[in-house]
Amino acid sequence: MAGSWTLADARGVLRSPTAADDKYSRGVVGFRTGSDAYPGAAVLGVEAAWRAGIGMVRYLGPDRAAQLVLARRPETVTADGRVQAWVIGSGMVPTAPPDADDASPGDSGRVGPTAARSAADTAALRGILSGAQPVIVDAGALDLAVGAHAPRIVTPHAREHARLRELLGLDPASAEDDDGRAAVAAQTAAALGATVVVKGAVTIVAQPDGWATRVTAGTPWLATAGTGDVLAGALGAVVAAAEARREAQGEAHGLGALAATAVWLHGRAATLAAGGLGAAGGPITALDVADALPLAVAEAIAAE
Ligand SMILES: NC(=O)C1=CN([C@@H]2O[C@H](COP(=O)(O)OP(=O)(O)OC[C@H]3O[C@@H](n4cnc5c(N)ncnc54)[C@H](O)[C@@H]3O)[C@@H](O)[C@H]2O)[C@@H](O)CC1
Ligand SMILES: Nc1ncnc2c1ncn2[C@@H]1O[C@H](COP(=O)(O)OP(=O)(O)O)[C@@H](O)[C@H]1O
Repeated sequence: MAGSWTLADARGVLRSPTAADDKYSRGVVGFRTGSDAYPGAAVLGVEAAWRAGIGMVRYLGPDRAAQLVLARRPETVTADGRVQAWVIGSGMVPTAPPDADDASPGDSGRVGPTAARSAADTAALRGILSGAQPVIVDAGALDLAVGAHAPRIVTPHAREHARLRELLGLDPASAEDDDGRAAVAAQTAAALGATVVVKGAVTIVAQPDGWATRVTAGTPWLATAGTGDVLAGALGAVVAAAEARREAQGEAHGLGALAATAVWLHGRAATLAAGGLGAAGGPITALDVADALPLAVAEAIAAE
């Protein structure tokens, strides 16, 4: 496996805006995330995309989530339109169990229908996954990545990775060391035909062609709710910006390099946020990670 993704690697992917840029040339990222049960995931992803340095964010989701997104970020556009990359699935759950009622998730470990994807949600997500734009597929949309055709980056944590492998007919192989995890992730990527980001203390990024890298820029302080939703937003921003540059200038990067760069920014942002609290770091929230993304981006592009 390639070594760890570094600041120099991230620098090779990120670009400063120029005098020739406008909001569209810097990229537009679209979100179909959040649910009535998890509206916060929508806010976190959108916040991260803005803070990672994108030209425009479109949010299309449930009314309550949209209101919360606008309350946090009135810059966000809630009308449909052209995008260069999508983020889907954060804050959604694939389906409700047959006995689901209106109970909130967590009452008994069950998932109520307000968290579960509706038939209309599923149709909209399938439409996005049959398009040409790259799609970041998170949490409650991971099952739909199987058999889809859009260029995809899927973002499972360990348990979601095992479930994805089950859907692909692969054994639930688990590995302790990073080389083993990378080999398993590469197998998943090949079977899925998509780039796989397996989240954890060390995050593995694997492409279908066998290329893989690890990202160690984070901190254990990242183990807190919602940081995965922030990562999905950062991924959307990095991929949409790169796709806009590819359309305008023909400059192309593989989805693995783009994904590893976003994971690096996310980990570095967390390390900066936690490190600002003292030598041993200190507690951070998901929004703190999003808030520190501009510092991580600035650090990466400083020596362009
Ligand atoms: N503020 C919000 O709206 C938040 C919404 N979230 C959303 O909540 C939904 C469910 O997320 P989860 O999968 O975390 O569901 P749960 O927290 O319900 O966890 C489901 C199962 O996955 C396991 N699991 C959770 N995280 C893991 C990890 N990092 N590694 C290994 N196993 C892990 C748990 O032990 C549990 O057995 C997703 O749609 C997610 O986007 C979460 O991101 C938390 C914050
Ligand atoms: N011990 C850890 N050390 C470093 N990073 C971690 C650790 N645990 C989790 N993370 C990171 O935190 C994020 C958690 O994402 P996820 O599991 O999707 O949580 P959530 O669903 O609450 O957003 C991922 O980016 C993961 O790599």
